Amino acid sequence: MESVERLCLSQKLRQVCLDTATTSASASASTRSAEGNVYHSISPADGLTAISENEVLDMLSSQDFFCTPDFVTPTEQQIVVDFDGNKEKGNVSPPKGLTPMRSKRPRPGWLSGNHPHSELEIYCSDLPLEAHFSSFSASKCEQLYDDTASCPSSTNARLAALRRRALSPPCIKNPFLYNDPEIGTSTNKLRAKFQVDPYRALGAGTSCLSRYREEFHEIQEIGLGNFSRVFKVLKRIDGCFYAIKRSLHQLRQDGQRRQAINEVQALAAIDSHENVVRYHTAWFENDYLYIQMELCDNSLRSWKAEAYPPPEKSLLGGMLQIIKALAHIHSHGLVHLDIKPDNIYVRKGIYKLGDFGRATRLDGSISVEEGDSRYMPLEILNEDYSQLQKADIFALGATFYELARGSPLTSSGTQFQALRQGKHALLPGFSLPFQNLLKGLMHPISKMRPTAADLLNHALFNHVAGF
Ligand SMILES: Nc1ncnc2c1ncn2[C@@H]1O[C@H](COP(=O)(O)OP(=O)(O)OP(=O)(O)O)[C@@H](O)[C@H]1O
Repeated sequence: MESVERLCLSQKLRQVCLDTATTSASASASTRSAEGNVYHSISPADGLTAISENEVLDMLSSQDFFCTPDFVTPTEQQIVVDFDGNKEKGNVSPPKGLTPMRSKRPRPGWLSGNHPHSELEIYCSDLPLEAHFSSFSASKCEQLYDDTASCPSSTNARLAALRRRALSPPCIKNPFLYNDPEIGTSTNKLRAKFQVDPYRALGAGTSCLSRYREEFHEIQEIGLGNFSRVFKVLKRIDGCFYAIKRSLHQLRQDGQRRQAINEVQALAAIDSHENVVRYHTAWFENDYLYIQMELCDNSLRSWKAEAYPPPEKSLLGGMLQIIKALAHIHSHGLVHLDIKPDNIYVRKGIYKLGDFGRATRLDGSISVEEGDSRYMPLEILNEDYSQLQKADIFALGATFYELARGSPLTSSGTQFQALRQGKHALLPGFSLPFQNLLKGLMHPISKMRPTAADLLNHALFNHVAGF
């Protein structure tokens, strides 16, 4: 009888994955015994009736269809087969001779093709469900579900991950977006893969345990920092691209989590601004922090490599936009403390300040974590935090000095010291007023540096586009 149940479950699975409405399987009812074990009753009398798509979705969402913790490794789990069609058999001892339900860990080599693996074991492998059917190759599955990094190691979590992989909803095309052919292509491709009405599937209530997988389709990794990976994703329900920043490591300790959500809290605290990367939402999942943000094209780090020397006017235009961002966040009583080319992004020609991981409050009520030392003024390195907003101004000057110079700043040595003593090498091809502006931004005495609000009225910016 065990093979009968295996066959039934297998058929249900085929129906979902391959969307074949004609094949069918008998429905199983499950009951829970006093000891907490789950028994499945199969009634041959149910016959091979077709299961509707909604039923299948419900079934896939239910604990009973997949391997639940108590279904996987029960101490004395038995299958109860009810030939009478009764569904209340939970307290009945299993008939003698029936094999206990096995733990559904895959055996070594079970997917080798030569191995006659059982259908039940299919559900509990580390691979997506589709991998087990001939119409889906392993590489196709990898394309669909390539987030193995977040796949947890414990059995229960692996099973949860398996369940969520089974029903990632499709992406809805946003009809309000007229001119982004890439979005159109992505949503159409996904729709073809799922072969179901995307609106219906979205509304099916999948109970997926991965919010990331349920709400987003991952396109590609677009950035790697010291603490995070950043992915370009397509949000399934609105059909728009976003950037999702995921912590590099699992954050299991309170302190780690507190530090990680610093960025989220800072971004959420400031009103949206054209020159600040827009924050949408954040959540923890499997101990990783996910932050959904506006997707930008690239950072100034890559821009610098592409075109040297940049025209002074472009640098001034970019600087002005970041000054506007700084004036905005400083007016909210926040400081960024990690301004550098890597953290200035460009989207459709608009410069945006991002990575608020080290943001803190101007009043010093939140502890200070210094940013990249190459862009930090001496007073911060000496732990004098009395003029934090001027640290941002120094970092702004150092960032644009580096961009104008075309070579990376160092974190020690004579050049590092000279810059903090106000001794700047000349920048060939750049006007004296521009070079003096940079010198003023990097003045060794913090009080002598202008504020962001002062800079907005600087004469050099009068002729910059967008001022
Ligand atoms: N919203 C975005 N749009 C496009 N690319 C982004 C976005 N956010 C981050 N990136 C890319 O991902 C990279 C890493 O992101 P980020 O600097 O925020 O990570 P981090 O781990 O906090 O970095 P750091 O090492 O500077 O602390 C960035 O340099 C940038 O190239």
